[in-house]
Amino acid sequence: MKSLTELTFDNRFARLGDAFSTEVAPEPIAEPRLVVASPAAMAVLDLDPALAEEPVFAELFAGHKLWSTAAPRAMVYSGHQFGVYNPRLGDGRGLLLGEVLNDAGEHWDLHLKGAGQTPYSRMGDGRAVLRSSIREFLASEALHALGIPTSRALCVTGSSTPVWREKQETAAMLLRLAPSHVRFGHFEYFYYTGQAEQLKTLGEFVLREYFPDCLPQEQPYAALFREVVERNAALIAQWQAYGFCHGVMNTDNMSILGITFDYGPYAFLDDFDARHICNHSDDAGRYSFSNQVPIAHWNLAALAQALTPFVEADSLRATLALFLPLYQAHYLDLMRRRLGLSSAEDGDEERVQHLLQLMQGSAIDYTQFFRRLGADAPTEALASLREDFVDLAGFDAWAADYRARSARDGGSQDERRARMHAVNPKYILRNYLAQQAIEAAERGDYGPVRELHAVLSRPFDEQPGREPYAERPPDWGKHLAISCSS
Ligand SMILES: Nc1ncnc2c1ncn2[C@@H]1O[C@H](COP(=O)(O)OP(=O)(O)OP(=O)(O)O)[C@@H](O)[C@H]1O
Repeated sequence: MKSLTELTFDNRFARLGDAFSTEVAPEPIAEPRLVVASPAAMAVLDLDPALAEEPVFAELFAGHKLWSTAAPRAMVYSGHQFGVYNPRLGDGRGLLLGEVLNDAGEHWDLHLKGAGQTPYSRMGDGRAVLRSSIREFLASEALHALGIPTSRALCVTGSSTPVWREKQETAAMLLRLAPSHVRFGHFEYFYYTGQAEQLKTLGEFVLREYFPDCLPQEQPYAALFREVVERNAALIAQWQAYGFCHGVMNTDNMSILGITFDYGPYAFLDDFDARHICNHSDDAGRYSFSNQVPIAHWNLAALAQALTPFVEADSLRATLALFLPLYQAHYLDLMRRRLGLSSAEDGDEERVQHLLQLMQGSAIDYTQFFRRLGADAPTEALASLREDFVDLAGFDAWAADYRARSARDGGSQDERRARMHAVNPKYILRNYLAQQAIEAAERGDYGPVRELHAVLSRPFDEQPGREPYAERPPDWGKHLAISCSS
């Protein structure tokens, strides 16, 4: 375990120079206080969780102090937002503080979100409010605990600095960790500005530092694109299988590493609804739950365009065509596991689709359904779940088929329960739970956000006494409009 001063920085991205990022010092927020820290994320940096309670911790992550070997910089990038190219993005309120080299030899970007204005702030104030910082913190660590690739969150620091959104709020900072902050939008920026040399430098950097296995291949950039397609197919399959709606899948929010990135008006589904739109600015439903699959493909096509200087269009097109079948294979595999099936059979895809249609028609809680399906032997579990369905004939037909399918799959009920509980979480980050924790934090009570984070760090475990966290939302929490101004 290290002390805070012992972190070793090796700032590879900063060394790429001024074409890629601009040196900017963080602008501190007033009277910093620790809201919540993630012991699991601290372990990534080999830090003892107890350090979070030291005053210097909040000072560091509120911009008051900085390691002498850090190199805070705002990155430049662009990207497609809601399908339209925006040439002027970049870190408008976040700074890459530097890259920490941990004891395992891994590099981790330290990114301070809400660190003040930068050359890319446009009309913005460079700040992040407490509400959105808590939302990103909770989601990053909750997805990680579910086994979904994501950026991580070390801590949220609150302050007394006023910030104006729809109403007066207070500024906070989130310390985000990720092996890289390179987005699809980084490639698009250098491609669309015609900076061929810089595009090559970026590509070589990404290959060397993050995708070294692609380098020795005959066509390293073609191999890189294939890898990005594969990782995204696996990632989106996890989102769909676990009911995660990202809400703002712009290409500047797509990580080159294929990890979940930038948490805005996201939501986990409560009742299953393929049409769910969690972003209230998204009238057309471009980023609705079921659209995430074609949109990921669209975003990969946007990245492919920026790679045309390196790879033949035909090759890029052929790789892009792999996305959907790869996604479908991953998704079906995950859904089989969620249904407790350890083997594959023809007809499984239809079984899953039929179930989802029934769930949609009866507004069935997506998380509870699978947890309860695994809790008992199929006959008993199905009998208790049946009560919630409106289309009883439809459910009975599905259930009879599922019972027979489970019997063919074999294994004891104990094995089945253990297998299913290991993939079907009891606890997910429901929007209403986040909202309750945020409202308490805004009153200065950080207990609820810390407790919720602790619950979500063990989503698959039974946690006696914490059952209320697994409940469906109360009426007020069913259709929360999460503000997009963050
Ligand atoms: N309050 C703000 N001040 C300045 N720039 C902002 C502000 N809020 C958002 N931006 C900028 O607007 C663009 C789109 O914002 P978006 O919400 O996707 O990113 P973000 O959440 O700020 O950051 P990240 O993508 O790093 O998580 C980005 O360039 C972002 O830096």
